[in-house]
Amino acid sequence: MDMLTLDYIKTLLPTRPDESHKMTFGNVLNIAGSINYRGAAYLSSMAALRVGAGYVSLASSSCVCNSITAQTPNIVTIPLVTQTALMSSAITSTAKIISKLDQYEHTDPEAISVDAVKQLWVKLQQTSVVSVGSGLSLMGTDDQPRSPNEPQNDSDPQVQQDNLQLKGNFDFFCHLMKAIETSVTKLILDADGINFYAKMIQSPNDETLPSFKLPTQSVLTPHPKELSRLLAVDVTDIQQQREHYATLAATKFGAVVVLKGHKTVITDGQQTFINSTGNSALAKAGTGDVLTGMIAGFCAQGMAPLEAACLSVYLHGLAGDLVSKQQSCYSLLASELLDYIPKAIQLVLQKTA
Ligand SMILES: NC(=O)C1=CN([C@@H]2O[C@H](COP(=O)(O)OP(=O)(O)OC[C@H]3O[C@@H](n4cnc5c(N)ncnc54)[C@H](O)[C@@H]3O)[C@@H](O)[C@H]2O)[C@@H](O)CC1
Ligand SMILES: Nc1ncnc2c1ncn2[C@@H]1O[C@H](COP(=O)(O)OP(=O)(O)O)[C@@H](O)[C@H]1O
Repeated sequence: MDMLTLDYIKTLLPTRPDESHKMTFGNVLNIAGSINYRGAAYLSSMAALRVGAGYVSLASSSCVCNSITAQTPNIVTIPLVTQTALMSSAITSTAKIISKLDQYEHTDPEAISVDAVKQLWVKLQQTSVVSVGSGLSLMGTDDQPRSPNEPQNDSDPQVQQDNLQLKGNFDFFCHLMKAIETSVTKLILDADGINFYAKMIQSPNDETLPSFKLPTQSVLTPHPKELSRLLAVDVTDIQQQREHYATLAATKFGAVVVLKGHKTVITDGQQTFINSTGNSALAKAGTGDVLTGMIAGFCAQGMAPLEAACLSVYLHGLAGDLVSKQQSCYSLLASELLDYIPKAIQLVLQKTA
């Protein structure tokens, strides 16, 4: 186990040759966001650009893409066909309306259609790095209010698995992951992408859950609760033995695991690093989406997943430390963290000189 040091981080920053163009610095395809989580799509895409990726495309529903384009001209968007759009083009009679509404009764009207995978097919062949999951709604979590009579057995990880309901973009995600399995080498899987993977791993005999393999160079970015789902281990146990469980997961899933939180653990199962930057300012909604985008952005610049994850986690924490120095650890917004990434990079570069 090694603490991440500035000296080591200095050696990781990718070089920027003068003889270059945008594609020299990589191409990220970010599949993120949904009707309630448009911000996650913005934060993850912008973070990939902020760490130096040359080209970032966001693939999401039209409502998400339109919101992002209204906020920034920097992200190329790929609006994906939704179930609602397909429904309206398919409906020609009242009888059809009733049968279609019945079919889609339990789905999110803005959910992306499985047909969208065809839209992405060529792009998947051309892209070196794909990030999936930030704000992409696939599951209902187990945090629904319960009646006072219901047993409060949160400590049983099996119950946590059972309470995760598939919803929203689940069908699209399953087809997407099958396509990614055959065409993508570097994948960063976040948020509900991890929750779905956990459900798949924990229910190997469930035929309603299509299975997929992670690409050879994958990064999983769980927070402790997501790791507790992946391993079916209580979240308290995870927090007591963070390195142990992160390493176990990395070995079991053949991926780099970034176990987020105070002193984030980064491991590929053989080498393990502990982060030395960051503070409670980062405990704010959306900062994890920023981290996912950073890892994707560095992977796109040719970095190996373990090094890209170490560099991203360190700089993300350093950006949080710079914010804290300037405005205390109370007020950070995830969107402001994006503006501190350049300052964190500059600090590392200055130390190099
Ligand atoms: N502006 C936006 O659009 C944002 C979108 N986000 C997206 O929203 C989706 C769901 O995020 P949520 O924040 O609802 O769900 P989370 O999975 O982050 O949190 C669900 C529950 O997990 C537990 N948990 C979370 N972090 C933990 C930790 N470090 N230790 C122990 N338990 C922990 C808590 O009980 C929490 O209520 C994700 O796809 C995410 O990417 C969020 O990142 C917030 C901002
Ligand atoms: N107290 C803390 N100290 C250091 N880093 C923290 C702290 N709290 C949260 N973080 C960092 O902030 C990010 C939060 O990510 P996550 O839990 O996925 O939130 P969200 O889903 O809202 O983006 C992670 O990178 C985590 O390591």
